[in-house]
Amino acid sequence: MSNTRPTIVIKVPATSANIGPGFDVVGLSLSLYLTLTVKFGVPSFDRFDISYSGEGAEEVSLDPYRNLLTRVALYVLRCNNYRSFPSDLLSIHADNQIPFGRGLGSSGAAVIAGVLLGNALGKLDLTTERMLDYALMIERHPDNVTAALVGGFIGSYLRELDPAAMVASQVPLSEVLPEYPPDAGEEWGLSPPVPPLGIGHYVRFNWNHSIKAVAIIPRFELSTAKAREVLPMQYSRKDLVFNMQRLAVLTTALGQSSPDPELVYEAMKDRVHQPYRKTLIPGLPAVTSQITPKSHPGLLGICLSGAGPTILALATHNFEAIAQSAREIFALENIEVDWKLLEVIDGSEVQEL
Ligand SMILES: Nc1ncnc2c1ncn2[C@@H]1O[C@H](COP(=O)(O)OP(=O)(O)OP(=O)(O)O)[C@@H](O)[C@H]1O
Ligand SMILES: N[C@@H](CCO)C(=O)O
Repeated sequence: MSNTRPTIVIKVPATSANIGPGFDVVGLSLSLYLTLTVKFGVPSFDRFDISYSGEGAEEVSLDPYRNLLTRVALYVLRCNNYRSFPSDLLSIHADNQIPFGRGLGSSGAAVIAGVLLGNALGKLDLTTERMLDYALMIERHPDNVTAALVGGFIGSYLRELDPAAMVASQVPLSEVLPEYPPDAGEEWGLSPPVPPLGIGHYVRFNWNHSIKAVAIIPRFELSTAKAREVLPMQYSRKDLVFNMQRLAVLTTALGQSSPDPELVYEAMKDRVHQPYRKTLIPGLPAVTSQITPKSHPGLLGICLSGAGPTILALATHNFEAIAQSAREIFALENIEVDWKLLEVIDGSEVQEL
């Protein structure tokens, strides 16, 4: 009989953040997955293998000290008194359906997969809340990571921390996730900053499962960092009230038994991020204003997914016609798109085989 640990499978969904007015606040988990298969063997000091299939397989680093997934897992392990990865770790295979840099939460999924991996490798038994603290030390807005971890239609906020905890939660990312291990024979430097307790808090809203998500995915990447750089530091009271009014309505409207297209369409409008991001996503204003419940019965609302460039249309039917019209509008800007019909699904799963 072998003493090898059982294989672990970690499955984390894609997410769409903001849903119009809920910038950095709301997220939806969607039926595309990042799946890790983690195998163990006889302990050795050789490096374990990392392999990828699917989205991003050609561009991602397979060095455990550069790859986002394994750097996050190592951060969690090091905060919990492990020096490095366990010596019986043989291989990690990542099969990824979530396109990079398109507004479907690829980095949030990678961060959550890394936290779940660190938790499993170290047999740490972290609670969901504590895992969220670790994720929020890395991805510092809660919308994608919370929805990816717990699943569904989620609203979240970051607690106001006391001054000491605030300092700990704001250390530069390079200190949380250093890229290189120390040279052979040297000790690791300072211990990594352990997350303060209870950074993120969330609630799950009702979701009417007759509503599906049409993701219209332009064939170009836009990094979240770049899409955040174009946002202003300050907003007018008028624009904030515009968004808060809509968000308050939207969080209930999408859970009603017969969602009202007129109500939802208006409630998915935004003045905090989309107007500024249109410079990076030609076609965005035309898609969100020309595809309406009147022109496309079945449509409820339409917005930018996360930081873009993907467009998220929520609808109960007529999915293909909605996607086709968006494709034609983007074609006028010489942008090609793919589209997928997605469901709102449960959060992350960890299984031992
Ligand atoms: N499975 C993964 N493994 C390793 N690195 C990943 C993985 N998924 C994403 N990344 C890293 O995250 C980057 C994309 O992150 P970014 O925040 O810019 O976009 P996004 O998360 O796809 O979009 P959004 O946050 O708007 O939903 C990739 O270029 C890659 O460096
Ligand atoms: N709320 C974030 C989501 C992207 O990760 C943004 O719009 O920048």
